Amino acid sequence: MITSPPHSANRRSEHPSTPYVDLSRAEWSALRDKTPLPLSAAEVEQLRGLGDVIDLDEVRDVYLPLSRLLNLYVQATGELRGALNTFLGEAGGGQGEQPGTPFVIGVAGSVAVGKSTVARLLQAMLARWPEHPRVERVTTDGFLLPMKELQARGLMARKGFPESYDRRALTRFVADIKAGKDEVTAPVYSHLIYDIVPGERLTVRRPDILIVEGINVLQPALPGKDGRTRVGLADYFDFSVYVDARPEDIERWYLNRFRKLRETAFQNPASYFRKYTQVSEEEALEYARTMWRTINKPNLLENVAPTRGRATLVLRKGPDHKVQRLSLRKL
Ligand SMILES: Nc1ncnc2c1ncn2[C@@H]1O[C@H](COP(=O)(O)OP(=O)(O)O)[C@@H](O)[C@H]1O
Ligand SMILES: CC(C)(COP(=O)(O)O)[C@@H](O)C(=O)NCCC(=O)O
Repeated sequence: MITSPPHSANRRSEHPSTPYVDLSRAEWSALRDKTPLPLSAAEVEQLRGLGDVIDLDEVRDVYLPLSRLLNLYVQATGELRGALNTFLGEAGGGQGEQPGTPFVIGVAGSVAVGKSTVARLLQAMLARWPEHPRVERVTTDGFLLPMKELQARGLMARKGFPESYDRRALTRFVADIKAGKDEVTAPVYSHLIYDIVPGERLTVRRPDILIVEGINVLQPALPGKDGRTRVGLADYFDFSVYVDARPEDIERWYLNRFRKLRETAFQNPASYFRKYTQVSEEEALEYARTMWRTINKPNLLENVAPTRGRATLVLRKGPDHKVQRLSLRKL
């Protein structure tokens, strides 16, 4: 966990030994009163329509102030861009005015910690701000190696580990977005077939904000074959969020999600996991437990959790998914 001084549960602490400002939920949620764009009843209804199980107090207390914080960062980046253009103009180097590039937000954390839910909510809430109505979201699973390739490399039990992705293509994707390209495409992963969808691409067309969500987004690049250090995708982030919780809680959420999927999406005859609808719930859950203990938990401990200290903001959830503490990078 991010180091915090003792007895700081209800008091904002700016401890010199950590680069974070630590805030309790109560301190953070008080900021919602200073948010100039409160949620109307109709918008609350619309957010409910996202199909997430999220508690609406959580939306108001945690995600509304967070959307304001991000709105401030986006605006400040625009001001910095203006200063940079003045500088480049004065330098007279022929570079001319640099048009804006999308503001890129990374959302990291374990499998089943709630990244997609956070990212979907942020997408909907950030789009309400007049300064940045076009918000798009991509997940890094599109950059997993196709199943055939994972099988050939003996990586089927390492899905989600850094070596199971085409990290170069992923980094190139984010680099192209930050280069300001008009159109950038990404492959698409399907949880239904448990594989990359052949021939399908997702297109991103210069949104105001792009949210990039995935377990490994804060990981430094793997060294190349020549052993040299490379640029990683997080080098292109303007802001990043790490969603944190106790592994025991995440395991429970993972199993609950598996149980729900078994009753819904797995029933589809095309589902890779259909076989788990044909056995008893206990047998199916035993399989999910094995997946957690042998793949997702080791990946969390070895590769995901160590990247927490790279995030701009850490959201620490309690056993009920509610955010209990927040740590925000000092500037
Ligand atoms: N704020 C929340 N409140 C209640 N349940 C949640 C919340 N966030 C996520 N969940 C549930 O936890 C599980 C994992 O969340 P999900 O967003 O799918 O995780 P991830 O994208 O990190 O794998 C899902 O079953 C989801 O419905
Ligand atoms: C697809 C994932 C690797 C996560 O992808 P992400 O979008 O975070 O890059 C993960 O959800 C997954 O399927 N893991 C394999 C083990 C399992 O099925 O739980």
